[in-house]
Amino acid sequence: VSICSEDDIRCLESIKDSLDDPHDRFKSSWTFTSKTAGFICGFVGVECWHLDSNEVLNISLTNMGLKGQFPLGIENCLRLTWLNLSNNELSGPIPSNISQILPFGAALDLSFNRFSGNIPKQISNCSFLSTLRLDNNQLTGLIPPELALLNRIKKFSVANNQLYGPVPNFSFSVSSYAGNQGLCGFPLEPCINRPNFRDSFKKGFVIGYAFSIVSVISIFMSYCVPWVHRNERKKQLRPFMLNPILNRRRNKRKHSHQTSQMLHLDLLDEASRETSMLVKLVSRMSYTDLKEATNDFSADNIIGFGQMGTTYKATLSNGCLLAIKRLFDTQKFDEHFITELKTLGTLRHDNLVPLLGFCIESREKLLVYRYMSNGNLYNWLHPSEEGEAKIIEWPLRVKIACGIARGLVWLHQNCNFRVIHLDISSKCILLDQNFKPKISNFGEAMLMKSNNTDWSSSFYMDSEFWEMSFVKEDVYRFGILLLELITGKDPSQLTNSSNTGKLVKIDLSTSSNFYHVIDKSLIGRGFDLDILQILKVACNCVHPNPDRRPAMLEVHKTISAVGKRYGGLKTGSKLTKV
Ligand SMILES: Nc1ncnc2c1ncn2[C@@H]1O[C@H](COP(=O)(O)OP(=O)(O)OP(=O)(O)O)[C@@H](O)[C@H]1O
Repeated sequence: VSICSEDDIRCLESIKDSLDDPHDRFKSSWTFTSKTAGFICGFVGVECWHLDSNEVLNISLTNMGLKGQFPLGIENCLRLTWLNLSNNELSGPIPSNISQILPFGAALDLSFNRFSGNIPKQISNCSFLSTLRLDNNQLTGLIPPELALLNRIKKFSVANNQLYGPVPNFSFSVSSYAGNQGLCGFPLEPCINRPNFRDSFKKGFVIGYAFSIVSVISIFMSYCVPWVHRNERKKQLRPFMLNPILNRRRNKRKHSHQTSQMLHLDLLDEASRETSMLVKLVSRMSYTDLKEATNDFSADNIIGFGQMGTTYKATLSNGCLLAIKRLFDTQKFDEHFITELKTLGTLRHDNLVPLLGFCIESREKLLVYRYMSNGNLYNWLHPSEEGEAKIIEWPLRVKIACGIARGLVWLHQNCNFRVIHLDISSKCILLDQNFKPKISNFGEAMLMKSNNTDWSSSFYMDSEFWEMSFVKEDVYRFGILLLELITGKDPSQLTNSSNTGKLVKIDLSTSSNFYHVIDKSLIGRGFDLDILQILKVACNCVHPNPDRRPAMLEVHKTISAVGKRYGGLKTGSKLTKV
């Protein structure tokens, strides 16, 4: 029995001593006579880190009719992460040194008891807390504003107590605070004019918001109202603009190949021929090596599925990590494969995902990229419910936007060639280990070389037509991405014409709906004016008239000026777990 587990045993002994268990729901199972390895792991309500060691992970003594005070001996359960004493008849105060008692606590549930007194502000030092439930007790006084420092908090409730004053500055719904007569502040009624609201900082905060709301409304009025009709206009404009070029690409293939099988073989031939020009930049890799690096394309190594194929994580024998996109064996995607090779294969920039190699063997077509350990931006902005959500704070969002804009400026304005991506979205922005954004998915891209005819998919065309038809399409898509970063809304909500209309109408109808426009996690963190400035840029980018959209150079200049205010960002320093 290690020193650590002796502490844990002492912890459980003292809990047993300090609680009254009138219905014998747990006490009879907690016998300390034989102190063998893991003997406490069979106790009712106790979960261990490992079944053969006496180290307590979780304690859940809920709905047992327990009486007594908060069991202070819990302090000796040194690695306890989850404490649930809900639905009992426990009373007395929540200990003020709660952060010493539960230093690694991820969840504390004391709901439905009779705890009284104030909520200790030291709870804010329990920095791992993601769940804090103190609802349905007899707690009184102010909610300590320091609770807003709990930056991993995901579930929070103090409902049905006797609390008053401003609620902490974090985003939970009204139900978290319901049943307390005197609480105020977003999302409840504003605190202005309430006797308990004496904090002048908070007054300033509210006034600042009022100012921001007015500004947001004027910006939406002046920049975004035409955006409501944008999609209808885009539908009319886009075929006219894109078709001549796209049809040229398609017709060229159609006329030269009679059957689809021939098309397939020809494209692969073409790829083989033309990619031989790329071998200096992009290595041709052997199928056997890639198969080995992915453990025979094992399901365990799948990173995700796209429309074109499945992407695998691969580890080379030297430890180097790769992402391998294995395209579905369909002719439809051959063109995507070749375009990706021709564009991304020739391009090297800090904000583009490096395409390291490719493989064409028999019917297998594989594209090999450097592995981006933080996945795609979309998944960070819209985490799945089950997964652990993390918020990207505003300064990091600006840095990401700035990096993408920088990459697009380079693509649009490079002197040797001009590239348009045509498919910019948060899903194609990959994030490396330092959250540096890398543009990926060049399968729709077009490359124009002004005086070069070597490339069958590069074009020479009137530069104004190129600019208005294609470059400004990238600017539009970047604008949607900026709106996604600001609002946290899914791009489908931003580009669907009916929803877009709804969004703008809601924003203009009542000022309090300001909070629905800006991503909740960004509100009240001191960046309101910067958010407004970037919002203005976003609205310019999605202007229905392509002429009125700015060039990416201008967009990048504004965003980088905002980004400079935040200085250098260290890895992960601007992430908040929730
Ligand atoms: N280099 C990479 N490093 C890490 N993850 C990657 C890399 N390339 C792609 N991924 C991830 O693999 C998954 C599949 O990517 P893929 O590009 O095939 O699909 P997608 O981004 O959903 O686009 P589409 O459906 O338009 O093909 C995505 O989650 C993507 O973020």
